[in-house]
Amino acid sequence: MGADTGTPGGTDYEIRRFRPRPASSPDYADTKRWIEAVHYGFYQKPGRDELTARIAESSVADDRELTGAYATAPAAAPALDAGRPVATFATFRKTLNVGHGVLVPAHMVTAVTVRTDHRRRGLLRRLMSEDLARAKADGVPVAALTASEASIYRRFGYGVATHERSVSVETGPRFRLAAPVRGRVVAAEPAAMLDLAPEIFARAHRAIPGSLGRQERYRLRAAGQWNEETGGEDHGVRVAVHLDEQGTPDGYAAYAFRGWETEPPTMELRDVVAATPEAYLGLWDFLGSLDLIERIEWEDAPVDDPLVWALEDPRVVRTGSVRDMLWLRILDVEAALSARKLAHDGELVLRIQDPLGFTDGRYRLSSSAGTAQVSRLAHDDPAQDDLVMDIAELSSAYVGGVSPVTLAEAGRIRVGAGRPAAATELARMLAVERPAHCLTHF
Ligand SMILES: CC(=O)SCCNC(=O)CCNC(=O)[C@H](O)C(C)(C)COP(=O)(O)OP(=O)(O)OC[C@H]1O[C@@H](n2cnc3c(N)ncnc32)[C@H](O)[C@@H]1OP(=O)(O)O
Repeated sequence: MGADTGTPGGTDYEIRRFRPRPASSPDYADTKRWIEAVHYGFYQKPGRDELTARIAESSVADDRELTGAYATAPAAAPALDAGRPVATFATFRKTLNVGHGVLVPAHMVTAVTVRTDHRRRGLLRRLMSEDLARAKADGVPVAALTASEASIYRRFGYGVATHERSVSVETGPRFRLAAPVRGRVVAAEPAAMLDLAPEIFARAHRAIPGSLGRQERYRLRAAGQWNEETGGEDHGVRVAVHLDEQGTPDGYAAYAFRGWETEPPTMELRDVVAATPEAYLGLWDFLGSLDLIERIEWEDAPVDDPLVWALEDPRVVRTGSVRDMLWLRILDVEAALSARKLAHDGELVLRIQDPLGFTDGRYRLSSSAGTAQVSRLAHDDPAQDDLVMDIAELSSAYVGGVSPVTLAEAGRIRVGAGRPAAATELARMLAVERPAHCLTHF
C-alpha cells in the first residue's frame, strides 16, 4: 500500500493507494471500508456484506487500484468511523477504440466521492491531478470517466466524447422493420453469457469507435449472476443471442420484464451488444415481436441509431433524455493522435492549452495515406496557429463523437485567420468509419 500525507484546506489527509482484496483475504478490512465509503458518497443504502464482497471480488478481477484519503486527525464523536476514507477514487486500465479498429490503452477513473463534511477543500483536485500525472508517467495516452455532473471535470481537461439517450419503443403491430433481417435469434441460457458476453463484446469493441473495454460486472449481469441490490443472483434476466448465417453468435440482448403491474406491459433492456449491424437489427426484430409486450425501455441507446432508420414507422421510437456519456482526457497529444488512422490527408498546426499543463504546446498534425504524424513544435509563434483549443476540445473530437466544426461554432475552438477552413479540415482528418458510441458504463 502506497501512502503520502498532505493538507488541503487545513485538514491533514493521508492518501493511500492499494489493490482491492477479496473477502477471503486477511487484509479485506480496508477494501470493505473503502467500498462502504463509496456507497455513502453516492447516497446509496449501505450494501449488505454479500454485495460488498461481490464488489470486492469484481474489483480484483478488474485489477483496480483504489485510492482513499484518510483524515489523520482523530475524529471526534459522533463523526463516522475514522478507519473509513473520507474520499475515494478508483482506476483501472482497458482499451479505447479510437476509430478504424485501432485500440489504445485507456486509464479509467471511477467511484470518485468526497464525504460531505470534507467537500470543497481541494480533495478531488488533489486526487485527480496526482492520478492523471501518474497515468501520464505510465505512458497511457488518454484517461476516461463518466460524470455525475457535467460541470465538474472540464477544469481537469476532460471533454464529452460520446452521448447516449434513453428510448421508449412501442412494440406490437406498428413495429416493423423495412428490410428482412439476416441470421436468427435464440433465447439463450443466461449462464452461457459468462463466456459468450465477453467474446461478443470483444468483436463489438473493435467495430465501434468510442467503445471502451468492459469491467467484469457486465458478463455477470448478463448471466443473471449480479443483482444490483444484493450482489446475489438475478433470476429476472433473459437473454437473446443473435446467430449469423453460419450460426456464429455475433450479438446479444439482456432484458427483464417489469412485471404485470406495469402498464403497458414493458420489457427493460439491460444490455445490447452487437458485433454487426445485422445482429443489431436481428435482435430488435426479435425484441419487437415479444408476445404480450407493448413497450421496450432502454436507458443506454445510441444517439445515431440505425433502428430508427430501419423501421417502417420511426415514430415508434420515442427519445427520453439525451445525455453526455463518455468523457475523455488526452494526456499525451503525440501518442494519442499518432495512434489515430486519419481519414483525410492534410496538415495543421494545433495550439493546445491545458489547465493541468500536461499537454500545453503547439503540435503539427499531418497525414499522408491515412498515417498520422504528430510533432511538438519548438517555436512560439501564434501567427502560425491554425486552430487554438483546450485539451478538453481535442479530447471531445478524438473518437469522432463531435465535429471540430461544431466546437468552433460553439466558440470552443478558435480558427486562425490564415486558415478559415481549418476546423473542417480537422473534422475530415478525424472522421471515423461509423458513429461513435460507448457501450460501457463504469
Ligand atoms: C468519475 C466519477 O466517479 S463521477 C462521480 C463524482 N462524485 C459525486 O458526484 C458524488 C457527490 N459529490 C462529491 O463526492 C464531491 O462533491 C465531488 C467529488 C464532486 C467534489 O469533491 P471536492 O473535494 O469537494 O472537490 P474540490 O474541493 O477538490 O473541488 C475541485 C474543483 O471542482 C469544483 N467542484 C467540485 N464539485 C463540484 C460540483 N459538484 N459542480 C461543479 N464544480 C464542482 C470546485 O469548485 C473546485 O473548482 P476549482 O478548483 O476550479 O476552484
